[in-house]
Amino acid sequence: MTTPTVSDDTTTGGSGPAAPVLSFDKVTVGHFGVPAVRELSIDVHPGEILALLGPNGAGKTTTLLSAVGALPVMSGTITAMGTPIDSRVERNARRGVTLVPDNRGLFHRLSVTDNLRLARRKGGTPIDVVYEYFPKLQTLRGRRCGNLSGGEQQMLALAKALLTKPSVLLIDELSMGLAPVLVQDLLPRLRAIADEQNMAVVLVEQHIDLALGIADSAVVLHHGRVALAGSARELRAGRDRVEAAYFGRSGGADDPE
Ligand SMILES: Nc1ncnc2c1ncn2[C@@H]1O[C@H](COP(=O)(O)OP(=O)(O)OP(=O)(O)O)[C@@H](O)[C@H]1O
Repeated sequence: MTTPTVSDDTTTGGSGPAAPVLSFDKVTVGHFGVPAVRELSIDVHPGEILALLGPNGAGKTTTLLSAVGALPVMSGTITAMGTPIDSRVERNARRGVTLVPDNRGLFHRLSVTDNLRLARRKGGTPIDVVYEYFPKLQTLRGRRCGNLSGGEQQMLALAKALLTKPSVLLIDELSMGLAPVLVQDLLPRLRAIADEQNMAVVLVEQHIDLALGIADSAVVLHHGRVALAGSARELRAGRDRVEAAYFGRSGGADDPE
């Protein structure tokens, strides 16, 4: 199979001519010696949001974990800002590759402010700026994180990640457990922040239409392989092909046509 190239969508932040901030070059990665993602090649540019889609078990989380160095690649190369990813997650985070995990990674006994204080980094984004992105969090700043709603916790997880001023933000299922109306509110904010900070985002998301609505580009994984890739605009226009790729039917990159 030839790995498809993700083309640019010039209607949004777009990738332009800038060098990619995150590159996967023929990456095979998995668990305990069993590949879960095979020969994956993707580039993500400053300010670009790439939606990483696919059914359960397709390899989306595995891809994100390898991008932060939490899972060693079996073959191929991952580079961030032109340098190979380190196997030390903390070091990659300092270089600007930050993961918002699907469990949100929050301290439930601590207040909103204390969660944010712990995530602060020298040279990072000030807490006040993050409060401007999410004013609701400021009103909740003294509240224990464990007493926040799911949507508020997700805002806090995003806010925490933004404090590190990431060049590449990897988000695993922002909408997990959230009402669609909350996702509809959060995703455009993410788009605005990516534009403002020229931050690249890899967004793993089950709400396909909402993700394609804010993304520049998209990749559909199926059984660890790229089944379809293209600009978000192309995929929005070819929604039937997205579904076919998602469910492993013909019409994706594996389709001889
Ligand atoms: N810790 C692990 N040990 C062994 N196999 C794993 C482990 N984590 C994931 N896998 C396997 O790797 C494959 C890809 O899993 P992954 O979690 O990356 O998929 P996903 O696309 O993120 O799925 P979901 O949408 O359900 O979160 C699956 O077959 C899964 O069973």
